[in-house]
Formats: sequence, structure tokens, C-alpha cells
Amino acid sequence: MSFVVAIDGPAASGKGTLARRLARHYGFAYLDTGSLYRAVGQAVRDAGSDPADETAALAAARALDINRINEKAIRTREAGEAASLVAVMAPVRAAILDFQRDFAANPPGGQKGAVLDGRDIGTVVCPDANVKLFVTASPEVRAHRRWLELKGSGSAVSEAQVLEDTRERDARDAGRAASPMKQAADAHLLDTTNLSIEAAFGEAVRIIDKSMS
Ligand SMILES: Nc1ncnc2c1ncn2[C@@H]1O[C@H](COP(=O)(O)OP(=O)(O)O)[C@@H](O)[C@H]1O
Ligand SMILES: Nc1ccn([C@@H]2O[C@H](COP(=O)(O)OP(=O)(O)O)[C@@H](O)[C@H]2O)c(=O)n1
Repeated sequence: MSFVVAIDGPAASGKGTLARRLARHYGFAYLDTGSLYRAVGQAVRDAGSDPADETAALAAARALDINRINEKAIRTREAGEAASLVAVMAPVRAAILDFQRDFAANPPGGQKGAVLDGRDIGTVVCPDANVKLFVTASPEVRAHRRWLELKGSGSAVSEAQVLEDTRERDARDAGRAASPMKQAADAHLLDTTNLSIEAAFGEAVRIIDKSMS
């Protein structure tokens, strides 16, 4: 049986950074489920369609090839926005659900566990995960982190605009009917507002080690 760590939380809270480190530490496979929604949203944009067009979004979700995701293209502000638009559509979510569950149950490379991060991992994708973490931080701190990242990749977007985008995306993710972003009842809350990456990692390891013993 695969040991599954589910990590959810709002935009730029540090989920991916933490998930990647945990996967390395425990020798587990890692799946960034947000990259799937970003890739679908970006594919719709690339096709010249509107990410709010369900027919186009579903076609992109069905055609998604995870081995052909352009990592750079899906990290833009626009791809994040498109991701959250396609993510409200239940058929789009359904089209990529089995892939995520299969990854958790049968991690590639025969690894003994998997770390998945997203919005609905602990609630919908892997409700029986061995450990669930809900990672958060204040909107201002998250927006600052994301702004630094976007600036580093050459974007001229202002910090105020990133804060506005972040708030809007969080509201859409938490308010949608299909698999809304929500802390699972049995998830541990990890607020990284005042935690370094190292400190957040240490806290997560403490929680996971406890559940392994
Ligand atoms: N605890 C932390 N303190 C400071 N910066 C952090 C922390 N965790 C993550 N970051 C930085 O914040 C940005 C967003 O983190 P990321 O892991 O991509 O978030 P998410 O996956 O939740 O969107 C990255 O640039 C990352 O290096
Ligand atoms: N499990 C998931 C993961 C992402 N998403 C959607 O995909 C968008 C992008 O996810 P992400 O994890 O890459 O976003 P960031 O936290 O990196 O900004 C989110 O805003 C959600 O709308 C989702 O609905 N469910």
C-alpha cells in the first residue's frame, strides 16, 4: 500500500516547495496537480479559445499529456488565471481525477509513497490519505512570494496586481461547487506566514513521522 501525503491550500502558500522537499526526504513520488489544471488552461489559450468555454476546456483536459507539459509556459499569471477558470468545471475535474488517484495508489518508479499537492487532494482525490496538510499564509505574504517569483522570471506585473489576482483566484477556488478548496476535517493546518521554508519542512516532517510510527 502506498503511503499518501495530501497537501492542499491557497495560491503561493508554499505547497509545492514543501511537497517537493518531502517527496525527496521520504523517497516518494511527487505530483503537482495544479500543473494539470494550468496545462489545460494554457492549452485552451494556445488554441485561441476562451478558458471559460467548457467544450474547449474539456477537449483540452481529455487531450492532456502530462509528459508534454511546458513547465515555463504554465507558470505565467495568465496560465494561473486560466487554470482556475477551467477548474470550476466538474467534467474537466472528472477527466483528470483517475490519473491523480492512480498516481497516488501506484507511484511511478515503484516508490513506496506519493505526495500530491493541490486544492482538493485531502477532500476528494485522496480522502483516505495517510497524512493531510493544509498549508496557508496571509494573502499579503503569499502575493509577495508569488510576485518575487514572477519578477524573477521577467514579468513586470506589480505586487498590488498579484495580490488582487491571488484574492480573486482564492475566492473562485473556495467558492466553486465542484471540489472547492477546503481544509479537510482531519488535515493539519500549517500556517507559513512566519515560517521559513526550512521551518515549514521541519514541522511537516514531525507530523508525518508521527503518523508513520
Ligand atoms: N515558508 C516560506 N517562506 C518564504 N518563501 C516561501 C516559503 N514557502 C515557499 N516560498 C516561496 O514562495 C513561492 C511560492 O511557493 P510554492 O511552493 O510555489 O507555492 P504553491 O505551490 O502553494 O503555489 C516560491 O517562490 C517559494 O520559493
Ligand atoms: N487539485 C487542484 C489543483 C489546482 N487547482 C486549480 O488550479 C489552479 C492553479 O493551481 P496551482 O496549485 O498551480 O496554483 P498556485 O498555488 O501555484 O498558484 C488553482 O487556482 C485552482 O483553480 C484545482 O482546482 N485543484
